[in-house]
Formats: sequence, structure tokens, C-alpha cells
Amino acid sequence: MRIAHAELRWVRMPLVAPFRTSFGTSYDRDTIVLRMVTDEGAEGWAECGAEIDPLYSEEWLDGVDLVLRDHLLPRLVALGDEVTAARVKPALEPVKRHFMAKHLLETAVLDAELKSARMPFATYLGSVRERVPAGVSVGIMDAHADLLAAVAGYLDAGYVRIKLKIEPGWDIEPVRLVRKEFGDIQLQVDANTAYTLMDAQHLARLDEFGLLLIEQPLREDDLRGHAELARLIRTPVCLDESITSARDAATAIAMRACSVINVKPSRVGGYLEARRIHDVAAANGIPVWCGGMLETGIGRAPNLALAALPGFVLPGDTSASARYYTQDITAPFELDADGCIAVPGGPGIGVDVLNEVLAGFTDRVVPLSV
Ligand SMILES: O=C(O)CCC(=O)N[C@@H](C(=O)O)c1ccccc1
Repeated sequence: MRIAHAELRWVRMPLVAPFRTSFGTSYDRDTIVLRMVTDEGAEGWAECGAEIDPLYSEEWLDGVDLVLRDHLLPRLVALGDEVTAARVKPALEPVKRHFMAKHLLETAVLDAELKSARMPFATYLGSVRERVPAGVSVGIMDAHADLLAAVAGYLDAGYVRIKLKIEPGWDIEPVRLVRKEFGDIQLQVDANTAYTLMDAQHLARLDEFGLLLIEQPLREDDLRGHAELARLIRTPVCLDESITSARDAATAIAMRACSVINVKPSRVGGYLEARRIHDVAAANGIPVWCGGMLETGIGRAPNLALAALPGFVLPGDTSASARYYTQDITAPFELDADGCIAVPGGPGIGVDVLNEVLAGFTDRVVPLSV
């Protein structure tokens, strides 16, 4: 197929509550949505996982906009009529890294291609479940009482797993209080690289709480440190920022730097690489789960399809739309009575974009030359 039209939409959506991590606090969700139309009239959508500032990873929205327009899209357009999702990664290979920008293009092409084929993401990726259990991510709070109230609310809503953001000064005590208040719920923590190997003895104090995992305790480029830490603590080490490809996953597993992997399609360049990571992990007996980047329904829908693959055996950060937004730009995703969310069954990402709602949250539209 050929790309006949493409545009970037800069979107800003208010969050229902501030979301604080070890690298900052978000009050709104700024993102870029890519809309693509093929010569066959198929519309492909994708949502960027990058942040407004390069604090989660080295990518950020302005950088994605620029590298996509000037370096990535021209390479894709050069494929002419031969554009397919499988050809995106090879065509963009000469550009180093920029995985979140590459994910945007590959996902929009895949959405358009699957819509033309009338095939859902779930079928194409190899999903084996119709619904997936929903976990929820709980930010760092100002007070313990606020944390306990938030966790109580999410448990009442039906979430089957709680993830607490931690950082030095907000770790042992919050976890102890949540364990004491709510018993043996499925509980894990996410440090977003906030610690160093010198904190190993301190982090070992989390072992008594029977956590599912500790996510990305050390710097994203410190596989050796994670392998050493994994020998010093009992809580399973999960990697997020460190894993940007199936090769990274194979290396981290071989080095015993992790025993769980958080898979995020936007971090690794798209759903095809996300599936490769799933396959490498499965081949090594390593469980994976689907991470989140506060996606709207445009990103949440294909993430749910990915989370339904066989190796995704831990609840992911695939929360309901209402976790972050009062109004989503697709029909809202909601938990069922079992704390699960249905995997979209329509062609492509399987959800329709609410164009008027999207227009209301759109700051500007950047037409792309194709
Ligand atoms: O539920 C969600 O979509 C967010 C889950 C979450 O905590 N994401 C974290 C992370 O490090 O995994 C994050 C938050 C904000 C920005 C980047 C990443």
C-alpha cells in the first residue's frame, strides 16, 4: 500500500489527578497522535509514548515530531506502493534508536494494513485471551493517608494488581502500610531508575513484603548493576527502561539482570518488536507484562491485544480509561466484574477515534509531506 496522507496531532488531555513518579509530576497528558491514510482509503492511527520532556527516556515529543518529519517518514514514503508494517523497521534502520518515533509510524501502518485486511490486532499478534486482568499504577503521594485512600479506591474498582511508584524517602514505609492495610493483594513497586547499587541493603528491606517485583530500580544502562542487585535481594527484578529491543531482552536474561520484563511497544519501536521480546522471554521462561504510558484509547486498545499473548502472565498497566481521563478519545475502556478489560475485536486497533472529542483536545495539526 502507499501512504496517501499523514498528519501529526498535538494533543493535551487533563488528568483526573496529578501523577507523580520519581522523575516528575504530570498534571496533563501531552502526546502526539499520528493519523495516516493509505491509497486504498484505510485510516491508520497511533499514539506516541514519549513525554513532553526527556525524563523517562532520551526521547521527548518535540524530538519525535522533528525526527519523524525529517528523517523517518521520508524513508517510509520512499517505499512507494510497497509500504507494509513488516517493512517499516528495515526502512527506518539507518536512523539510530528513536524507538518511540518509529513505533508511531509502524503502528499507524499496521493499523491501516490490518483494517484493509479486516483483521484485529489481537488476531495478527497471536492473542489467546478475550479479556485481560487490569493492574493499576499509583503515583507518589504527599501523605500516607492519600496513598491508602487511592489504593482502597482502586481495589474497590476491581483492579487485580497494585503498582506503587517509589523513590528514596518514599518506599519501605508506604509499602509496609499498604501491605498492613490491604493484606496479600498482588503488589509491586516501580522505581524508574531512582536507586543505585549502594541502596541494595535498603532495597532488601522490601523482601519481607512478598512483592511480585521491583521495576527498574537502577539506571537504564546498568545491566551489570541489576544483575548484582538481583543477587542481593529476593524481590524479583523487572526491567522497563533498560529493554529497548529483543536483543536487549536476550542480553538482560543471559546476564540474569532481570527475571521479569515490562513490555511497552512505544519504548521498543512498535508491536512487532514487542512480540519479539515476548517470544525471547517465553523461550527463556521469563514472564512479561504490558506496561503503560498513560495512553488514551488509541494506544490502550492495541496494548490490550498485546497483553493477551500467552507469555503476558502478569497483570499489566492496562487500566481503565477513567484511571487517567474523564473523557477518552475513544469509547472508554472499563473493568468488568472480574477486574478484566475486554480485548478490542474490531479490525486494526479495533476502536473508533471520537473525532470531535479529539479535535477538542488538539492543540495543533501538523500536516506531513508524503
Ligand atoms: O497506567 C499507565 O499507563 C502508566 C503506568 C506507569 O506507571 N507508567 C510509568 C512507567 O514508568 O512505567 C510512566 C509514567 C509516566 C511516564 C512514563 C512512564
